[in-house]
Amino acid sequence: MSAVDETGTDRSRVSPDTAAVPLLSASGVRVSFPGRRGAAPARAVDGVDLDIGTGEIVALVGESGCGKTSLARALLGLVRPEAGRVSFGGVPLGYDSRALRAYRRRVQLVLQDPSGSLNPRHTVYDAVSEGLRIHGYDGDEGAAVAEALSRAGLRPPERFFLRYPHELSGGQRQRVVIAGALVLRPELIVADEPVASLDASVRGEILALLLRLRDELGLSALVVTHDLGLAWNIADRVAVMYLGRVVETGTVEEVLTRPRHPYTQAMLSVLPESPVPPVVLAGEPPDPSRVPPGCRFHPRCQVLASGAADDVAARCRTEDPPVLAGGSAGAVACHWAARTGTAPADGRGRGTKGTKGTERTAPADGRGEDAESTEGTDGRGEGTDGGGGTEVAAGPSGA
Ligand SMILES: Nc1ncnc2c1ncn2[C@@H]1O[C@H](COP(=O)(O)OP(=O)(O)OP(=O)(O)O)[C@@H](O)[C@H]1O
Repeated sequence: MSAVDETGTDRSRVSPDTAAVPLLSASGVRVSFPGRRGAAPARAVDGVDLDIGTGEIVALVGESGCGKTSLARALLGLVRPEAGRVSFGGVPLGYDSRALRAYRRRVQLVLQDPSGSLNPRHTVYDAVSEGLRIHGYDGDEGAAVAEALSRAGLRPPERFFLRYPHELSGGQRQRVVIAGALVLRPELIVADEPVASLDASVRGEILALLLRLRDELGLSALVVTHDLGLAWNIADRVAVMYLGRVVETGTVEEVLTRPRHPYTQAMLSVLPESPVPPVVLAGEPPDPSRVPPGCRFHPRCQVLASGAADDVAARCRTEDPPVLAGGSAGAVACHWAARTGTAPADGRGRGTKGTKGTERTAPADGRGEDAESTEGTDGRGEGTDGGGGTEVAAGPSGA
């Protein structure tokens, strides 16, 4: 049997993943959109393997248009991949309405804009209980709503039941959205730019909340973001996407302090505290309806342009690097980086990150998670979380 899969990739060259069965797994996933006016289809997701383990937080990063949202939608079962498959707990997703309904209890989406995702005419109780009603929950609805609000740091929860979105702060609205996802007791959440619309002072608190939910509930998360600072602060593992593919993956420390792919290096070089000069990528912005042959990054690759990759240049121009395995092992889809095997010794590292997980250091404004949640709309300090203590460090982008 041929080892070349439907993406044209020689799978025999992909290192096997020996880890336990991941909670959520994409394998060879492809999603494309019809081209406009006779143009070639846009290959938004062009053969991606990605695993998320139980209790693991994976950040999917990359510039706008690289396919993050399309991949997330495929993982959520909102779009059926045209090739490859998505599995949950080792079982491939079913796409009939009953199977999808059951799946959506277990995997919940948290959208980025709490103002946009909350109906201004619905109370907090309505917003959080909606999922229970959709799924025909037959338990104690009020108790479930109260528990979800409490878990999301809005305490005492009953004080929030009859409030409307406009009566809440931005951070409290985001907590209501998170409570709406938690109420169905999912095993995994997909958070699309979860703090992008929030003030810097509130961002750390929401990130700390997500970390605490992981620690307390064993909740897994895929965080979709173009913000490397967010990835740094929240994720265990990072997958960097470029033009429909994951081009580098590994632990946060590996990828953000010792980036191996020239694209990751370029992204990190433009952060304010980068120790290396910013890399301005040449060439056209990537177009998923015109994926270059060979390595899809090669027309813009600063390493190839510099001559430093001359010995592999022919392969860069003609040979598509293998699809990276979705598991936890660090990997890079780059002929030059795979050959050198290590990060370049030119000071591109970002410095040391410090301790991971719940021991991350305080946010830049010195406030813990409790600070924002005490911000009641009437100054009485409703919503005191009381469960804080998980703090978040300023990351590579100063998040
Ligand atoms: N419904 C659609 N119809 C046609 N093309 C689409 C559609 N949705 C996405 N695309 C294209 O697919 C590619 C990937 O888009 P996607 O939204 O997945 O990227 P992204 O990395 O999430 O970007 P952003 O951060 O801006 O949301 C883009 O070129 C986009 O124009």
